[in-house]
Amino acid sequence: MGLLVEGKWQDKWYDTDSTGGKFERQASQFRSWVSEDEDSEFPVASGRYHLYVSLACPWAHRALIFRKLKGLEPHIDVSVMHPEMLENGWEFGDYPGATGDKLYGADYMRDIYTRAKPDVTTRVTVPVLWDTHTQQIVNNESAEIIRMFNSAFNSLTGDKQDFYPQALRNDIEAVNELVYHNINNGVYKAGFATTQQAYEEAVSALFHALDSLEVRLSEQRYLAGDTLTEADWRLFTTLVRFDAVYHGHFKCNIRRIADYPNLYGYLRELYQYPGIAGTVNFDHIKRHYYYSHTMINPTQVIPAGPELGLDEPHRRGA
Ligand SMILES: N[C@@H](CCC(=O)N[C@@H](CS)C(=O)NCC(=O)O)C(=O)O
Repeated sequence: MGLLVEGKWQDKWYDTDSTGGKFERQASQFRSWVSEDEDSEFPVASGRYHLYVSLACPWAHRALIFRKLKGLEPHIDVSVMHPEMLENGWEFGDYPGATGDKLYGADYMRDIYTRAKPDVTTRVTVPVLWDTHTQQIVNNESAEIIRMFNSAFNSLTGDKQDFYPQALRNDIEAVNELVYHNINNGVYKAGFATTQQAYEEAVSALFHALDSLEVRLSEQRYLAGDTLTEADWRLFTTLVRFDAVYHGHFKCNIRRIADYPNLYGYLRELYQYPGIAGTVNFDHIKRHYYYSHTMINPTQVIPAGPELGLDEPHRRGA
């Protein structure tokens, strides 16, 4: 794993020395928007935009879920990384479920970033929403890509489902804040911490947040009430990975999701939502985490379990 500095690749792990052992995520830097305005830089069009993802990555998974839910599959094609991410960062390559770079046949994801901006300084992350016309990165921030998918292409797809409805926006933003800092990014803060104290702070905030959501989901069906929203899909991609990788590999092991009756039923309901199970690939998930983070798992041995039971009845209707 590394980063691009003025367009040159440097194989460096996250620097936690300067932050007391804490993992600090950097902000994504490509933040443009696809728009219904025909004169805009990135106007809505079928076949023009391309999504680069890893099936292992919870942030990319959000984008894949919204592409599925919003009927965007015929309009936005996808290239899927090889799950192993080592000294060259994200790579394309032969692996079941990976596709190679469908647009340019590149070897590495960093080649896509430098194609857009030859002297770019950035971490090379997925997801990336790419514009094939201008050969630019439209956006590499999943929180924004899913908002775009939620509404910007509605005229093309005719799909009016809204996972970010006006009336619930304040509630959604509030729960997103809690979930992002303590859970989505919280598992990374625990897993990538390089001091005992940084780890303990992260793991305690994580389970505090999970405990509070367990209570909330005993009173209401979804995070923002009885309507399924983006807040639920943002939590889902972390929950579905939790018992398989975060519990063991990232040492988030105070409890499993399977130990929380409401969170576990909720996870099963979302997993069983039409089209969603097909976006979940546990082989890529386990292989990516256990094989790529050699400072955490130097043997690169991938565990066999756990058995998850995500197809069991969820009974959330009751
Ligand atoms: N804020 C970004 C984060 C994306 C992200 O960190 N993706 C990970 C994969 S799970 C990645 O590509 N990491 C490579 C790196 O940091 O060098 C988003 O939500 O889109």
